[in-house]
Amino acid sequence: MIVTIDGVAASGKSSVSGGVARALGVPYVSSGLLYRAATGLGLEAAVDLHDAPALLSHLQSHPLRLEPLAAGNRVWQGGRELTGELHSTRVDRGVSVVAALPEVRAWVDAQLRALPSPFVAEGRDMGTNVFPRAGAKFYLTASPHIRAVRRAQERPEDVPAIEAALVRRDELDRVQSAPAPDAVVIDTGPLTLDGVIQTILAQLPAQLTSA
Ligand SMILES: Nc1ncnc2c1ncn2[C@@H]1O[C@H](COP(=O)(O)OP(=O)(O)O)[C@@H](O)[C@H]1O
Ligand SMILES: Nc1ccn([C@@H]2O[C@H](COP(=O)(O)OP(=O)(O)O)[C@@H](O)[C@H]2O)c(=O)n1
Repeated sequence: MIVTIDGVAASGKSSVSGGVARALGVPYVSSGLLYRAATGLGLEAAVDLHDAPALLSHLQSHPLRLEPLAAGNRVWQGGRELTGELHSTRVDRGVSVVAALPEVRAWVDAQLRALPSPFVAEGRDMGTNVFPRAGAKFYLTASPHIRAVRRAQERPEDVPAIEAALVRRDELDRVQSAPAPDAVVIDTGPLTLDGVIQTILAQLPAQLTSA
């Protein structure tokens, strides 16, 4: 059983996926964390983030491992945990360039498809490209301002700067961010985090919640 939760930046995907996954007793899988880890490694090694062959060769010689826990995803490069450094403004700025490289997308997709189900998968193209046959699909939205106010609790910049960066990243991510035609779209703006989680749980087919 796979449930996909896609959506724009800071729409609530990780927090909601964690809540839904915990309620179902399964892990959730953060695809964005793999794109962030690829970006973090590239920045650390001073690889040109537009240079797909150089980045891919660096990723192949420094393999990453995603640990998809319900309590929060972690990512490792060998015995070194990278998770804590990846939700920075620096990685936010570079990640959409890396995510636009078809070679990197194929590298991420292969890792995700190799994970044992059941799980909740969150990102941009989980319901369209990576798991088109998922048992249930959701797509989260909220206005840029609401998302910026939420993200301001997690970044040092002020709300207008965060909002501008989110709008820019939405635009750079637009190609891979179209909702699946069969996804339920949820505007999380007027809802609490728990409200979004309950809305999703209420719409899951019975065979998924009892699986
Ligand atoms: N419905 C909601 N109401 C209020 N705050 C929320 C809601 N959903 C998420 N948040 C908060 O917004 C921030 C961004 O959520 P996050 O799950 O990281 O989004 P994403 O994974 O889409 O980037 C977090 O601080 C989270 O706690
Ligand atoms: N399935 C996915 C997930 C993330 N991404 C890329 O990875 C970046 C970081 O994703 P994320 O989900 O960690 O970011 P937030 O939405 O949490 O800010 C996005 O801005 C996209 O560029 C993607 O292209 N496809």
